Amino acid sequence: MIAHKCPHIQVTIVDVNAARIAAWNSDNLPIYEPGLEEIVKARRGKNLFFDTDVDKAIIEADLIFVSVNTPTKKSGVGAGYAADLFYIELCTRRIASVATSSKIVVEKSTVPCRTASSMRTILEANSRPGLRFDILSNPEFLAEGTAISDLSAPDRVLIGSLGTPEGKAAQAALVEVYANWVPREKVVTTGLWSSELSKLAANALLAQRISSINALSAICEATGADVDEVAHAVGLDQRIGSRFLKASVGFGGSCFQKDILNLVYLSESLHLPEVADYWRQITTMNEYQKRRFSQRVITSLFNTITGKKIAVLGFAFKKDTGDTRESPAATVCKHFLDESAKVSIYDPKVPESQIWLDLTVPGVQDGEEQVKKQVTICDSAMQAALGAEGIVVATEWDEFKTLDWQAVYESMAKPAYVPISPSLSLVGAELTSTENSFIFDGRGILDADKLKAIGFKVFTIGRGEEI
Ligand SMILES: NC(=O)c1ccc[n+]([C@@H]2O[C@H](COP(=O)([O-])OP(=O)(O)OC[C@H]3O[C@@H](n4cnc5c(N)ncnc54)[C@H](O)[C@@H]3O)[C@@H](O)[C@H]2O)c1
Ligand SMILES: O=c1ccn([C@@H]2O[C@H](COP(=O)(O)OP(=O)(O)O[C@H]3O[C@H](CO)[C@@H](O)[C@H](O)[C@H]3O)[C@@H](O)[C@H]2O)c(=O)[nH]1
Repeated sequence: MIAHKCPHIQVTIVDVNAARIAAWNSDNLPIYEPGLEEIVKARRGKNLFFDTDVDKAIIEADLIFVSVNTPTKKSGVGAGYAADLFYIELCTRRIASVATSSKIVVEKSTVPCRTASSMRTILEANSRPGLRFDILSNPEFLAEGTAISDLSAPDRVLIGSLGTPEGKAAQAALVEVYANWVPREKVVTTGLWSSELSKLAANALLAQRISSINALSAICEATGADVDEVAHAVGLDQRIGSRFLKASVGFGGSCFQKDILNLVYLSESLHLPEVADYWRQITTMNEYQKRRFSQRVITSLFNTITGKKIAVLGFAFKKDTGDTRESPAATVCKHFLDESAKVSIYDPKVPESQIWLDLTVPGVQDGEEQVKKQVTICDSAMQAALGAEGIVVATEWDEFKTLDWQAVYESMAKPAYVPISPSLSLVGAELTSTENSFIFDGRGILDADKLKAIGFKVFTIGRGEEI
């Protein structure tokens, strides 16, 4: 976006992953994001460059955005919760050892509160004498799928700095960059620690809304209320607002879970166990929602899905992205595989190789073979649905709304079931069989009445109708 909006600024993106840089320099960009390709193609080779020469880029830059990954730690102190700052530290040490002139170093990655302080210590202790490093915190608030519009017209840009004259001067320099396209009143300046914490806070509050509406969706299903009606009614209160209240099969994405767990760890480190428990509950509810949804599919299909074919529409964690990190679709597929179902998967943007990666455990050969026996990856929703007994909508891709559902219905299996109740004595009982194709709408995007008119049995997340 800087390259797009500021032709006078040269932007060089460097990464240690050579394959990714090669992809950025090719016709097949490594990520799908609406509107991104046009911008990259327009600026590449002019004021936008992709390179693996990290040192050269450090030496030449006046301002460096550190935007590396900060995943949840897998081992050691804080494993499962704390952010792994290994890549941040590696980058910072590289800047310190290579830089030959003073720099503004901008923390763009999402990091725990006070990370800037560690970065400053590393830079000051390891760099050439006489160089200055001013650290700024400039968290990123874009959401995937809408990244270009979020970056073009952000709700706000947040820039934190130390309160020293040098810190303020560095902050002003970055404000100038954003001022090329963002109205000044939307560029918010704060202290460093407030800026770092605001990023974790924003994600925790957003995810909290989803877990809240998902908790309500369970009550709706049990009572006959409709979660969309509830969300609409409460969202009209301006203090609550209508956005981010869409009940779903659970939230996914690389950020929410990681950043909430990071906040939980921070709270625990600060000896605030009640605060930690409060935030942890958001992810607990999210796990519950995914499990609850899968369980609903199983109970509706007469308590067993062994050997049954289930079509899963959508594998990305949300529409308009090919990203599958923490995708609820993947979790739900794994639940079905554990129950020995056959699963056919279709997603318009997720590469087939990524789906295999997400469903198999690296190094477990038997597991991989078993998954390949149970899973088919399809080129269309229609193909996935062929012969399936149930369809699960796991991602809210627009194309699912306009499928030819009549044709889908006709292509599905309709085995005659005899519902079995454990308490029912079968001797002499009058047995009724049903012939059904099921749809489980985990995103609440389909017109349930139309589908029912075709003949489907429909379950929509957060709607308490019997199916
Ligand atoms: N993805 C998002 O939508 C989003 C939004 C807001 C904030 N963030 C934050 O931005 C950060 C990056 O997220 P991401 O999704 O882009 O992660 P990512 O894993 O997709 O990309 C990080 C890149 O950094 C590279 N890298 C790692 N160490 C390096 C080093 N020492 N030198 C050069 N390159 C190095 C990796 O090779 C990788 O390509 C995280 O802190 C994340 O929380 C992400
Ligand atoms: O009402 C809603 C809104 C979202 N979701 C789900 O929540 C997840 C996250 O969606 P979203 O927040 O739109 O995408 P992300 O790319 O994960 O963006 C979040 O995480 C980024 C990384 O930190 C932040 O920059 C963004 O501000 C923040 O929205 C997805 O699975 C969505 O399907 C719902 O279930 N219901």
